[in-house]
Amino acid sequence: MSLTNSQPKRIAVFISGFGSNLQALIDACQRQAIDGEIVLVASNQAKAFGLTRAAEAGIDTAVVDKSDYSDRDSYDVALAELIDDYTVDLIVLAGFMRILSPAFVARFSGKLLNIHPSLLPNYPGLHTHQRALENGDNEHGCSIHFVTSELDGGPVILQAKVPIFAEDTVQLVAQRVNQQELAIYPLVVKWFCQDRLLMKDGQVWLDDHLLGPAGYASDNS
Ligand SMILES: Nc1nc2c(c(=O)[nH]1)N[C@@H](CN(C=O)c1ccc(C(=O)N[C@@H](CCC(=O)O)C(=O)O)cc1)CN2
Ligand SMILES: NCC(=O)N[C@@H]1O[C@H](COP(=O)([O-])[O-])[C@@H](O)[C@H]1O
Repeated sequence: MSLTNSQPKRIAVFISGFGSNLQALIDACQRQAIDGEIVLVASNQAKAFGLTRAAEAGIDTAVVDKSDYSDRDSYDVALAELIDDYTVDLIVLAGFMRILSPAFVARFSGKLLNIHPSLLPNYPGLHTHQRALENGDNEHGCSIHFVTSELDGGPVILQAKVPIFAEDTVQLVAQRVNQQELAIYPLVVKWFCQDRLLMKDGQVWLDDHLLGPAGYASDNS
């Protein structure tokens, strides 16, 4: 049911693993906190537990296995055709561990979101918690951004901060960050489904507010 007089936004979620962020989005849609419907969950990993979460929620799933494609571009063409089949309004990357080609990003520009486990622009790429610990950082967090061809370089929408304590391990930091991820991703997806969120000329607008480089920073430390 739509909370507005418009049709709910049709959302595709790309995953590669456990799917805790996916589950938070499924739950938010089911309690109608988001005016959207997850119509497809796609993964590059057949064993991703997130696929089980989607199936249990009655959501269509698909596995796009890189071994079936000769290169990144042909893989992404298959991904795009899948998206087109579902007439998707928003693509949410939630632990999706593949770099998307410039052609794919251009085709879906402005309706591609990603959550990254660091306070961008710090630590783009992989192993962010380990890098923050090794650098002796006393704060860390997660960032939600529009996806561009620059890996984890897209304009930031919202960040959440967490403290790092002296005896922290990677696992403890990952858990602390993940708690914040599960809190903020549904909020950003809700904003998008309300047509309040826009990427224009590489900048992010929320309603008529131009967000700064760190997005709409929220201090959750
Ligand atoms: N064009 C873009 N693609 C993706 C972005 C992006 O900002 N622009 N964000 C990533 C998500 N991500 C971190 O948040 C990320 C995912 C994957 C990798 C990576 O190095 N992947 C390797 C394979 C790694 C593996 O299989 O374990 C690869 O694709 O060659 C880095 C960062 C999603 N895509
Ligand atoms: N570079 C992308 C990346 O590392 N994303 C991270 O993968 C995890 C997925 O967890 P989930 O499968 O439980 O949602 C999340 O912590 C997300 O920030």
